[in-house]
Amino acid sequence: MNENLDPTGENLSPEEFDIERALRPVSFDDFTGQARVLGNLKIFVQAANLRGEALDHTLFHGPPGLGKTTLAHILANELGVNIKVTSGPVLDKPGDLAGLLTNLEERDVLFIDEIHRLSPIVEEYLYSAMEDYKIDIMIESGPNARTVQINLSPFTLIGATTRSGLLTAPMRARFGIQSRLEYYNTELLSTIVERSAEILQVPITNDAAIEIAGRSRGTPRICNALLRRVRDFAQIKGNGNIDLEISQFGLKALNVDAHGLDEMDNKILTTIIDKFKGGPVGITTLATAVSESAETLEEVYEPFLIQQGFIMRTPRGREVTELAYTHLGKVKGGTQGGLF
Ligand SMILES: Nc1ncnc2c1ncn2[C@@H]1O[C@H](COP(=O)(O)OP(=O)(O)OP(=O)(O)O)[C@@H](O)[C@H]1O
Ligand SMILES: [Mg+2]
Repeated sequence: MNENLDPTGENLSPEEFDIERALRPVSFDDFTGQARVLGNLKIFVQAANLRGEALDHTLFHGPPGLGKTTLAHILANELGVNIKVTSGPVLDKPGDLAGLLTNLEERDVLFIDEIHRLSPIVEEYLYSAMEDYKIDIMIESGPNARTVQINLSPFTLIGATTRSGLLTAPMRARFGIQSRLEYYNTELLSTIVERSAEILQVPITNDAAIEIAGRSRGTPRICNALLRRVRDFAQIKGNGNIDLEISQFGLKALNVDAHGLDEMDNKILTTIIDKFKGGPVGITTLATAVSESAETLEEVYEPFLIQQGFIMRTPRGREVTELAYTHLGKVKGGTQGGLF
C-alpha cells in the first residue's frame, strides 16, 4: 500500500509526527468542518463553563483521521482544563486506571483512545467512576486486605473509537454526548490544505489545494500527508511553490487514485466485481475474500465507498454501482461472459 495514504497515520516517522502535531487545530475556531457536531459541542462547553461543572462524558466515533483525537484536545482546551491521555489496550489493570483517575483535578479530561479495546474488567471498573465519580480500591494485602471507596473529582471521560459497533451497550449508555464524525467534502478539505500550507509556509494556489483535497479520501490526515509529499516535489522539481501542475505531477508520481481511493478500497471493488459478479455479496464472505475483518470493512472502508457512491448496501449484501465499473474501467457482466 502507498504509505502516504495510510488513513491510520500509524506509519509516520518521528519528523512527520512533529509536523502533524503542528498542523493539529487547537481551538474550535481552528477546526474546519463537522459543523453540526461542532455547533453542539460549543453549546455544551459554554454551558459547562458557565455552571463550573465538568462536561458530560463524550464519545467520538467514526473512521480514522477525521479528527477524534484533535477534538478531544480542543475540548480540554476550550474547557480550560488538563487532559490525560491513554488508550484501551494500554489500560490492562484496574490499578492503572485508578492511578489515572485519582490524579484528575476537578473538570479535567481523561481521554481514552480505542475505547472499544478496554478489557471487560477495566471497563466495569470505569462504570462507577463515570456514573458516581467513585471507585473502590484495594488497600493492604493478606488478611488485612480490604476495599475502600474513594471519591473522585468530577471529570469528563472522552472516548474515541473507529469501531463503535464493538462498544458494549452499558459503556455506550454512559456517554451523555455522542458524536459521529463524517467524511469531509473537497471544499472543506481544500480549506484545511490551505491552512496547513500556511503553517508549513509553502505558497499554494487555490486550484492546487482543491486538487489535493479531491484525492484525500475525505480525510484531513490524508490531505495533510499528500500536501507534505507534494511540497517535496515542489521544492525539488519545481520552484518551491505549489501550483496545479506540480501537484498533479506529484500526485501522479505518488500513484494516488483520482478519487483518493486506496489499495484496499480498490481491492474491495475489484473483488465484488470479479469474484461476485458485482454483488450482492454478504459482508463476511467479502471480508474473507479480501483478507480483512468484517468489522474493519464495515467501519473503516465501506462508509467512504458508500458515501462516494461506489457501493450500495442492500438487504442481500453489498453491491457495486455503475460508478465502480467506470472507475475501474470494467464492463458490467464482463466476467460472467468469460465464465460461461
Ligand atoms: N477538522 C480539521 N481541521 C483541520 N485539521 C484536521 C481536522 N481534523 C483532523 N485534522 C488533522 O488530521 C490529523 C488527524 O486527526 P486525528 O488524529 O484527530 O484523527 P482521529 O480521528 O483521532 O484518527 P484515528 O482514528 O486514527 O485516531 C490531525 O493531526 C489534524 O492535523
Ligand atoms: Mg485518534
